[in-house]
Amino acid sequence: MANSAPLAFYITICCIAFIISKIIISLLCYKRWTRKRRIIEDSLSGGKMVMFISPMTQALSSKAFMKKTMKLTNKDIIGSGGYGTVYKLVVDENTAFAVKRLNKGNCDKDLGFERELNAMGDIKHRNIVTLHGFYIAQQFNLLIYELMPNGSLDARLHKKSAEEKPLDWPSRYRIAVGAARGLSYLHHDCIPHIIHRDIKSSNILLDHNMDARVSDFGLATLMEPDQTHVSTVVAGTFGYLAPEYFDTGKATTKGDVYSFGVVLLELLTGKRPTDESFIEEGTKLVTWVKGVMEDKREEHAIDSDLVCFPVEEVKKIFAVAEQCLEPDPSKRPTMSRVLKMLEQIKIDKSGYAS
Ligand SMILES: Nc1ncnc2c1ncn2[C@@H]1O[C@H](COP(=O)(O)OP(=O)(O)OP(=O)(O)O)[C@@H](O)[C@H]1O
Repeated sequence: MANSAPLAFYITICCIAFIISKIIISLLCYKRWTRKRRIIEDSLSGGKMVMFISPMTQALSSKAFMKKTMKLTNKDIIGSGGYGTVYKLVVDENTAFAVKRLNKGNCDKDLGFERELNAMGDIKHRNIVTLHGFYIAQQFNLLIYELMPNGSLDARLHKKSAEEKPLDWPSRYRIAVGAARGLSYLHHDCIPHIIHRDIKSSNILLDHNMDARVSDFGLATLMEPDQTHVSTVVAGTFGYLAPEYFDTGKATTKGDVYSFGVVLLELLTGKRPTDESFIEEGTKLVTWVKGVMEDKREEHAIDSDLVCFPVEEVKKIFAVAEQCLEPDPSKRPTMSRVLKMLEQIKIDKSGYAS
C-alpha cells in the first residue's frame, strides 16, 4: 500500500506528459497546415488569384497586387522564354517579385494546371525558386515567383556586360552543388517525385548570395512515387536533351541527370551546348568534351575567362559530368549520387564540405 502512492504519482505524470506532447504535436501540425493554406482566393475580373502564405505575401492584398500587375510595361521586362514574358514587379522598397505572364494556350488545355500550381506552392527549398502565387484568367495566366536579383546562369556565363567580372571558380563550384541539391530534392524528396524536364542554364537562377536556384516548373510534370516515367509530347531544350528522349519521348529523372551534365560542361567550358563554333565543325559540346577527356587534355577545354582554377578539382568535375552524360540512362548516377560526388570533391581537398 505504501508503494502505491508513488506509482500513482508516476502514472499521473506520464499521462500528463503524454497529453501535453499530443497537444504540442497537434498545434505544430495546425500551424503547418495554416501556413500552407492559400490566403487569398479571389475573383478579380473573372480571374482567380491565389497567393501562398509567406512573410513576403502576408501584408499584400490581392487587389493592390493585381493593380500593380496591370501597370506592368515593356520596361519592366526582365526576360522572356518559350512560355511567356517575365516582369519585375516592385511592390515597395523591400518587396519585389518576378511575374511570368504565360502565353495563353500553353496551359489552358491542362485540366490539372491549377492542382499542379497548388502543389508547386508547397515546394520550399533553399535551391529552388519559390512560387508565391498565381493568377488564372480567361485571357492570360500569371505565375508569381520570388525575384532572383542576379538573373540566370545562362546570362551570367554567356551574356556578360562589360562591367561584369567573369564567374570565378569557387562561384561556379557553388552553383554546381546548389543546382544539384535543388534537383536532387525534386527527384528524391518531393512526394510525388518531380521530373523537371527542362534543366538548362537559363533555368538556373542566382539569388543575392549567387547561390543556384532551380526554376521554371512550367514543363515539370508531377508523377506518382511508383511511376518511373511520364510520357508526353517533346518538351525540353535542344542541346540539353538526353539522346534516348528522341527515341522514346519519355521524360525520366535520368534525362534530367543528362541535362545537368550539360550544365556542368557549360560551367567548366563557358560554352553553350549549341555554340556556333560546334555547328560549324559539325560537332556539339558533349562530343567535343568527350574527345578532349579521352586525350586527357581537360585543361584545354576550360573557359578562357577562368584565369585561376584548381586543376585536379576541375578534372574531377569533368569526370562527374562524363557519368551524367552516359548514353545509357541506367549507367547514369542518380541526382543524389551526383550531389554526393560533387560535395566529396571539396571534402577530399580541404577536409570539410563547403
Ligand atoms: N524568378 C526570377 N527572377 C529573376 N529573373 C527571372 C526569374 N524567372 C525568370 N527570370 C528571367 O527571365 C528569363 C526568361 O525566363 P523563362 O523561364 O520565361 O524562359 P527561359 O527559361 O529562358 O526559356 P524557356 O521558357 O524555354 O524555359 C530567364 O532567363 C531569367 O533571366
